[in-house]
Amino acid sequence: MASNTKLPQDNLTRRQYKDDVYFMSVALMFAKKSPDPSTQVGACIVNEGGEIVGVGFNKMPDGCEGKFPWKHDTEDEDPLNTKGMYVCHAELNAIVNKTSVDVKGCTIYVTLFPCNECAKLIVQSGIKNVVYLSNKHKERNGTKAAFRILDEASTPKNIICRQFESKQDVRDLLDSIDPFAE
Ligand SMILES: Nc1nc(=O)n([C@H]2C[C@H](O)[C@@H](COP(=O)(O)O)O2)cc1CO
Repeated sequence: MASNTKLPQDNLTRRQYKDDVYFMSVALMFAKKSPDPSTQVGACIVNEGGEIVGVGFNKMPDGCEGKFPWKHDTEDEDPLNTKGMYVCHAELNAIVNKTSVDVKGCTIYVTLFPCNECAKLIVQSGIKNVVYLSNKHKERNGTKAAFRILDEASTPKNIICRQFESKQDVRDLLDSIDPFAE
């Protein structure tokens, strides 16, 4: 991105904006590892020094791969036959996979807005910034509750939650990668 290009989000510094593009690209790449046939989600946690300290994608619990259904709750009236009961969300996996002692003060980049369970986990783990890409489930109660949790938690603890608005820059970054360049 040229240095005189207007930032899509005016309140971000150029450095923050470039970091957003890089780390959301990492989250998107990890989303590609998800075995969920309908929705692949990726998350990338970055510490205050700009280092990646955790990545994750949505998957069944370790050892349970292939043992639980990927069916959506609209496909079976028994919730025990649907993925929602079993799947570990990308944010949970990124937090439990952390390579640092804790994730206090970190930023989580996630390709889909967190659910209420992950919002609780994010708040309790001390993560300070949430940057999300899609909000395709905004009508769900879990998403609405997550908004409330992150909003209320922002007052005493200063959690900042914002949507990533630079999709074309991610495409440009990924397209520019030539693994065989000399
Ligand atoms: N923030 C999130 N992180 C996630 O990892 N997930 C996972 C749970 C499911 O595997 C999938 C959502 O499936 P669907 O309802 O769009 O078919 O994404 C879902 C959300 C949003 O609730």
